[in-house]
Order: sequence, then structure tokens, then C-alpha cells
Amino acid sequence: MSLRAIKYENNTLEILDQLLLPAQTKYISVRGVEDGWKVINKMQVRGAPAIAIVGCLSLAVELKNEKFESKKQMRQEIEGKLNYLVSSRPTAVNMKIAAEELIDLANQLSKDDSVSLDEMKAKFLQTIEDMLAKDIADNKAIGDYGAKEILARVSGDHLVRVLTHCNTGSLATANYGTALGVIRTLHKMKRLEHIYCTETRPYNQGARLTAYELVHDKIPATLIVDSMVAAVLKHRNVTAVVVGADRVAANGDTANKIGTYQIAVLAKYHEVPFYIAAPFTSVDMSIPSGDHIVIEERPDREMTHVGEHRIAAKGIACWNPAFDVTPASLIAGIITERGVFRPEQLKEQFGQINK
Ligand SMILES: CSC[C@@H](O)[C@@H](O)C(=O)COP(=O)(O)O
Repeated sequence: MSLRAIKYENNTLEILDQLLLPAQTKYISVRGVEDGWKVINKMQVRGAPAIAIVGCLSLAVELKNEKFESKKQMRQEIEGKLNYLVSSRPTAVNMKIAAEELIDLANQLSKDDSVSLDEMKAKFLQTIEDMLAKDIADNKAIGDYGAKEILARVSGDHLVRVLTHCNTGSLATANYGTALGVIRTLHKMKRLEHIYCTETRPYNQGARLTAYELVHDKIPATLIVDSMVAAVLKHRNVTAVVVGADRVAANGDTANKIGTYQIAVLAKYHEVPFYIAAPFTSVDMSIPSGDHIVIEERPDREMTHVGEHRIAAKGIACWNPAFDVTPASLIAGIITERGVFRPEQLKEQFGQINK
């Protein structure tokens, strides 16, 4: 059995409350867009692909039971609610891209006289429901391409060692995961010797969530604190670093969990290839570089406390950006569902998708 962050059955949506993991496994019900916005903003669900899927499914749940007087009214409501969902967390781009695509679809359907109100609703809901299956298929493809790429770095049937950061697994996606999907595929191929996962302060997605997934799947792994990355790269013969992305700019600069940038700098120094694993839904071609990415700043409490327990001295000032931007020059390749590309190849690849 693999972990499921998102359960969507018979028009009911439930998410695994990731604030409670690993101590408690509790699903909470998402009854509409207001709930969707809250669970994303509070990080009860997190990870760029999962944010988009839960946001869109929360809209599906709400729309299903609503009666509209006209296609125009439905279109307007869809647009307003999607824009609201985009505001729940600013850095991960997947929700914004999904919203733009769904607003385009709503516009097309509302203009098409051959489509009835009921048909418009059905087509719209189906498109959202298809996102779950597409994300899993994309992650499996990312896993295959990523495993092949990393295995090409070792000779014969040698095993590989991988370092990862934050949580990019079943809990951050519809299932399987991006960077953690690559690790899962290497493990299935019996070519993974070991994985090192960082604790990922301040919110501990590595210690709480990635470690939980690795133990659950019986993948050989060791947890390290974030300040041990240089030592691990120096002493533990790591074959590659693979992490996820919240937003990849057109030039390949990549925003990901805070701490990613320093890992990329360390990887360069130790000549360990540094990869981003992300679906094309994390690529934002509307911005030329990472300088244009808005970085979410989160409450001090995430740094000063672990759960209910205060660990920082009272009165100290905090700065808590949730993400940083790794320059494209530090990235060996971006592992996508369509193959592995160097950052400078992204634009051309994107052009081909949109042809
Ligand atoms: C497949 S998840 C990719 C990224 O969203 C992940 O690496 C990450 O940074 C998650 O941040 P989070 O703040 O936990 O939502």
C-alpha cells in the first residue's frame, strides 16, 4: 500500500493532515473552495503538485452541487474561485497554471453554443478529475527518466546513492512523487544503495514526511540535519542530488524549499550532479528568470517552535522565507515527464508542447 495524501471518491474530497504526520494519520474533509484555500494555506496539504490538485478538486466538489442560471454565471464563478485559490500560497506555480488552463476552458465552453450548461459543467469537472491520473502518470515517467539519467553516471551494474531535500513524494503529489519518484524507481530497479534525506528545517518536511515515506516503503535511508550536507557529499560518495521544484523560470532558475540553493552550491563544489525533478506544470514560461519569483514568507512560529514546544529564545527576530532560488548554472538537468533537459533546453521543449 502506498501513502495517499488525497482521497477523491464519489464527489467527496479528503486530505491527509500533514501537520499531524508522522504522529497521527488523520484525513480531513474538504467541502469546497473555502476549505481548499485553508488546508493549502495552513500546509495541511503541501507540495506544488498536491496544492494544485487539492485546490482544483475543492472547486469540483463545490461546483457539483451548485445550480447555475447560465453558462456565463458559471464561468464567472469559476474564474473568481480559481483566482482565490491561487492566492493561498504564492510560490508554487502549479495552482496558477492549472487555474489559467481551467479559466481558458471555461471561456471556450461558455462561448460554444453547441455546448449546454450541463455539458459545460460535466466537461469542466471531468477535466479537473483527470488531473489526478495525469499527475501519477507524469511522476512515473519522471521516475523512469530520472533513474536512467542517474544510472548513466555509474559504470556496469553499480548501485547509486542519492541525496534529497524536503518532501516530494506521495504526500506532495497525487501519488509516487517527483524527486522521490526517481528514488522509488531506482529502488524498484534494485539499483539504489542508499538515500540521504535532509531534515528540512524549519518545517521538517524531510524528517516528518520523507522519512515517513521511506520507512513505509522500506527504502534504505538515513536522515541528516541540514547542516550535514557538505559532510555527506564529502564522505559518503553520493552519486547525485535530486530535489523537486515549486516554480521553474524560463531560463531554468528554480524555486524550491529553503535550503535547496545551498545544497546546489555544495554539490557543485563536490562535483556531484544536482538535478531538479518536476512536471511541466511547475514550469512558468511567463517569467524569464528566478528574480521574478515571489518567495513566500511564513510565520516566525514555524522557526521558534517545534509543534507546541518553543525552542528559540523569546524576543529573537526571525526571517522565514519558505523557498529559495537555485540558479540554472548549478543545475545539471531538469527531469520531466518528457525527458531530462538542460536548463537552456527548456524553452525549446515548451515550444514543442504548445505546438
Ligand atoms: C513534488 S513537491 C515539489 C516542491 O513543492 C517541494 O520540493 C517543496 O518545496 C514543498 O514545499 P512545501 O512548503 O512543503 O509546500
